[in-house]
Amino acid sequence: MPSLEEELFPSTPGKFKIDRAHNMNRQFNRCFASTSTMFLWALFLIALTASYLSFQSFVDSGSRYFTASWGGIQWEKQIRNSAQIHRSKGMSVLVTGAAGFVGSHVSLALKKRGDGVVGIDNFNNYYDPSLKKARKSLLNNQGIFIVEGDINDARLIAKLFDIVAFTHVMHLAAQAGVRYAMENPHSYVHSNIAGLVTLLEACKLANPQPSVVWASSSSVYGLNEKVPFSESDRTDQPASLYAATKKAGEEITHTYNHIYGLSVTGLRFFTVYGPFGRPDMAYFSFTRNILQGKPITIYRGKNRVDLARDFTYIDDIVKGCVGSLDTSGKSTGSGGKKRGPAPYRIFNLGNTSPVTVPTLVNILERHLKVKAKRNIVDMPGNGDVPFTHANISLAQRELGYKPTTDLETGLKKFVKWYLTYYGYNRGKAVH
Ligand SMILES: O=C(O)[C@H]1O[C@H](OP(=O)(O)OP(=O)(O)OC[C@H]2O[C@@H](n3ccc(=O)[nH]c3=O)[C@H](O)[C@@H]2O)[C@H](O)[C@@H](O)[C@H]1O
Repeated sequence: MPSLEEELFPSTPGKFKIDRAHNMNRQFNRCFASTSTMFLWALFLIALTASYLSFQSFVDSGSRYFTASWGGIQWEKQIRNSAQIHRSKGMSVLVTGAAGFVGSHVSLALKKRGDGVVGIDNFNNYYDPSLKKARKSLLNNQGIFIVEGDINDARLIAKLFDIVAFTHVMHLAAQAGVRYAMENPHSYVHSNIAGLVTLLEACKLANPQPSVVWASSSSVYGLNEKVPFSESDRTDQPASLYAATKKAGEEITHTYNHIYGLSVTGLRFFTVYGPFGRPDMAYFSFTRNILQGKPITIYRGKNRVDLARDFTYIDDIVKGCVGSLDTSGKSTGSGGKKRGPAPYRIFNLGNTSPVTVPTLVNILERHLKVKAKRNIVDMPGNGDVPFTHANISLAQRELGYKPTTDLETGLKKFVKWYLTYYGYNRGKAVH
């Protein structure tokens, strides 16, 4: 006589189905032949129902977790609190990339003066996410809530605009890095183009429409040789996919300004550096390697000419961002319809005094009190440009932008932060 298990789970596939009617009949006669068998059957059915119910609740909680990691009354309350304005004529700003380098600094500056700030960040692992989490804690301590989500999530962005009538969007979420674009080109399209369009679609439909200030890049000047770089110079010769996506962003935002009346300000940042900076950037990775006694690779341009950058300190960039928000002017559209012309602006935010990469290393050596092991190589064809140099007269005139921190002073502050953050001051480095 076959066991119960054998009857329920026949070893030959298909057999169970074919013999079903016959088996059921046999089972019925056999199983209900005695009360003890009936009792066993009842027990078995109760156990089966109980395990089915608990499995269902497991599946339910799982799907809630995977399909909606945002939402709920408490979540909405945190967003409303974070967006509260605490000064007269203040603004409520949605900051994308709020756990990023520039995003975290700008968020803190806005909150400090009484503006409402809600952040959004996808906490991706392009670089150490623990640094992003540390920035998030800093912001949380100041009452800024960061939504964990992607700007490509149209439902999420629409929901945020449902909850808060943002007056401004400070769009800083992006796939950054010039050379990484050769390794992972699609991440640039995903964040800098698709993500930008998703965000602009939400802005266009919002009522009232917010004013948008966003991060373009000095890299859009590409192979431009006219110095210093002015906003009116040509930007149609990008040297990297990163630059091309930022240039595309300038064109895309222009169409949203033109068709839907969105107020748009694009900021061309020039190699921003400072505390809580990006570990993928040269000044940061050089510092790490110098302290660990590892060699650093310094690229050199054509004819042995040193590469140079208009390195710009984070506090100066923050002033430029806040100045842009303050002067942005209103969007004119509503419900996706343009009601009149709106401002469309582009500004360079640089330092106006380029410094060569070997000089940057000299300054780091001095502040770190450690000699670098320099490995000088010819610049590979990886998207780099030989130099950058900003003409900032437009930003000076329109935003009151005036950088005040030179590279020497800025790197001193960076090194101080770095040694503290990574535990060198406690005699124990943590990375
Ligand atoms: O203003 C911008 O639009 C961009 O600025 C920044 O790009 P870059 O100016 O290229 O900064 P960064 O990588 O720090 O390299 C600095 C210098 O060190 C040289 N460099 C770099 C690495 C290395 O190993 N060796 C080296 O010599 C390198 O050749 C270069 O000359 C942002 O990363 C970018 O996201 C974007 O915002």
